[in-house]
Amino acid sequence: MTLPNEPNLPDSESENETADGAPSLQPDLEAMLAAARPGGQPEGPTRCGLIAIVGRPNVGKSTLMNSLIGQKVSITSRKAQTTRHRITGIASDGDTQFVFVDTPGFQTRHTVKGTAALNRNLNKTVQSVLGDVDVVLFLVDAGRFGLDDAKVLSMIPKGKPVFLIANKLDLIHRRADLLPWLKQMQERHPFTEFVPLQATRQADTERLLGIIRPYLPEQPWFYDADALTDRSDKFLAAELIREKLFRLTGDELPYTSTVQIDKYEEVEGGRLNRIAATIIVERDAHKGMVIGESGERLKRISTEARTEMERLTGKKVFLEVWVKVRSGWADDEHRLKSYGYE
Ligand SMILES: Nc1nc2c(ncn2[C@@H]2O[C@H](COP(=O)(O)OP(=O)(O)OP(=O)(O)O)[C@@H](O)[C@H]2O)c(=O)[nH]1
Repeated sequence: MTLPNEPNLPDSESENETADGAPSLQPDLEAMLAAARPGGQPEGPTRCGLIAIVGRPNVGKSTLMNSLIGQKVSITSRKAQTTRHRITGIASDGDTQFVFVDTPGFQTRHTVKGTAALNRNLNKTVQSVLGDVDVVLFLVDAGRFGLDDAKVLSMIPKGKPVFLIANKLDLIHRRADLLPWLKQMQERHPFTEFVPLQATRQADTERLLGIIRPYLPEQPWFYDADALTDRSDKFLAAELIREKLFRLTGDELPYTSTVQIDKYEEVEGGRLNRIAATIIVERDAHKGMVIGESGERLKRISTEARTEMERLTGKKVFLEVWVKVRSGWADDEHRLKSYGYE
């Protein structure tokens, strides 16, 4: 294994920091004005996706989350909830909406001690939540990797983009000291990106959002930039399809399968929603599983999802659902690049 060409090290200048060295979370005016516009969705193509922050207690998850969303105004929708996920924060920046979801078992200050917290049920919940997200941020203290970190890492489903976030970089005196550790970490897990940072430093979290951005799918935003805590109909549509998908395929389908909304249009004066969605699976065999014999299963997934959408929104829904196989690791140019195989 080789180290990535450029482990995403932060710049050393300290703009965005206040005189006492604390980060300035002063939101920039433009983002504030954009968020204040009705609807607030940008023109043109947009990206939107789910991100989970995981790590052992006290590693800085809440600090990072607050820093990621605090600077962006938008929504800190602590109350927002979807059928499956609790949204802990949303950052809308430029064309991209970053939706952070809670991962039970990781976000609480008081995790149950001992093995109970790591029992099979919890593992399953964690796997299911993490299976739906587009990016997992795995937080550790820079230069450290203990048994507690290893336990968390082992719960992350395979095949997800996992970023290694080496936090508390300010406590490391010489950055060069981190290189042997980074190398060991890469041998432990095929991390997609390495991001050493200081969670309290705004320049670092800005940079992190920029690194996450290309991993989020091109699709409409789930939430309007000015919405506060509402569930979004688009997100709900994706969740409903996902729910039917997993219910009707049983345990056969891996949690890495996801649903993406390609189009969500209100037509006929708002009486009809025209929705196009893609179920993304890892392998051809999974595609067959979702489609079923002569397309019966896919038909059922989409009919049941459509009926429920109509019931929930009180509108007629025209729903098209496609199934696509995600290109494998070897085809993924960006990933190969990040491993230094250019
Ligand atoms: N020096 C330094 N301290 C940090 C940094 N990020 C977080 N901390 C501190 O680490 C401690 C734990 O941070 P939290 O954000 O509460 O950690 P957590 O992972 O959410 O903790 P749990 O809720 O217990 O899971 C706090 O005292 C933070 O101030 C950092 O970049 N540098």
